[in-house]
Amino acid sequence: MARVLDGRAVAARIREEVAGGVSELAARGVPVRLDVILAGEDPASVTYVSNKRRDCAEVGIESRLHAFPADVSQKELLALVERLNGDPEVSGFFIQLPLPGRMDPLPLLSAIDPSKDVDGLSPQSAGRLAVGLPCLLPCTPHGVIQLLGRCGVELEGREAVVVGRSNLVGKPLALLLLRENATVTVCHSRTRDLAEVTRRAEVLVVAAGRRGMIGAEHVREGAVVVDVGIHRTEDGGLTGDVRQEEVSGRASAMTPVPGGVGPMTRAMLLYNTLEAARLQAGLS
Ligand SMILES: NC(=O)C1=CN([C@@H]2O[C@H](COP(=O)(O)OP(=O)(O)OC[C@H]3O[C@@H](n4cnc5c(N)ncnc54)[C@H](OP(=O)(O)O)[C@@H]3O)[C@@H](O)[C@H]2O)C=CC1
Ligand SMILES: Nc1nc(=O)c2c([nH]1)NC[C@@H]1CN(c3ccc(C(=O)N[C@@H](CCC(=O)O)C(=O)O)cc3)C=[N+]21
Repeated sequence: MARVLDGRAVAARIREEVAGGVSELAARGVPVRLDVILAGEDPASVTYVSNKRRDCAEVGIESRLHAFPADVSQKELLALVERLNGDPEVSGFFIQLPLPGRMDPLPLLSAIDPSKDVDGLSPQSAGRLAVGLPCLLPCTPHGVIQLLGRCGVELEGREAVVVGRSNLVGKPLALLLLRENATVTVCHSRTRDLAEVTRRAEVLVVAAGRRGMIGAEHVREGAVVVDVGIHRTEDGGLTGDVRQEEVSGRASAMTPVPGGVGPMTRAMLLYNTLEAARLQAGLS
């Protein structure tokens, strides 16, 4: 049976560390504040936002919500982004995605000051990551790297395969694995023989958004398997992209859903907000 990589426990430790950093800054008179932009009332987004704000409260980060109706104009959101960029009391902020309707997030993401970009999703942050400049890292990929590192999973020199190439997860994750000196392969929907490629992986990270798509036939004996996928089941539970029961017989370690990458994503948002506050204060 594969060892369980407990994201909930590691995330709790990171929240404690962040809480310590927040009180250090507070003692120097630097308050830490996260602003959240939410457009529309998509139930999943509303839940994510309220969870993130609860996390903030737990570690002593003040949070402010800027909620808009679904028909808000891009112009209005852009004006808010610019105001938050210039507001010295705001350590960092993010725009909850997806935006309602068919609104393109790119012009808004492009306007975010990279030193306040706690989601790490602006083209500037992505470009800085790609060329190896310091930047705030996207929360989910960074959470995966932190979870592996803190569970003692070696990456240097190892064969890593990522399934998925989104700007939110797969692409930045591939860059972070490279930075850890893994040998990285990225698969996507046009990959010809997925199982043939994923079976090479010593570390397999799955972020395809396809419920239960990865089974024992995709996994090398002894591999570490990270499941980023999240799907709501008929009975209201959560499940991932990996068929856990099946894969746990072949993998040496794996992340559960829930309790794996999801809590790490939220912890890294807090970490980034503290980091942004240090940057604003000239301490980082
Ligand atoms: N735990 C967490 O904190 C988070 C979880 N998620 C979850 O992770 C999953 C992925 O999210 P996200 O990256 O935003 O999703 P996207 O839909 O943006 O990207 C999915 C990627 O997977 C690839 N893909 C789809 N089907 C296959 C297939 N059959 N074989 C190989 N590759 C495939 C796509 O390829 P192509 O590019 O060719 O279309 C694409 O690159 C979702 O379930 C999402 O809910 C997301 C963010 C955070
Ligand atoms: N700009 C942007 N940034 C994101 O970070 C982002 C996004 N857009 N779009 C949607 C995805 C999804 N996502 C999750 C975060 C936490 C959990 C999480 O906490 N999951 C818990 C369970 C929570 C529950 O019970 O509902 C767990 O897996 O244990 C899940 C999913 C962030 N996303």
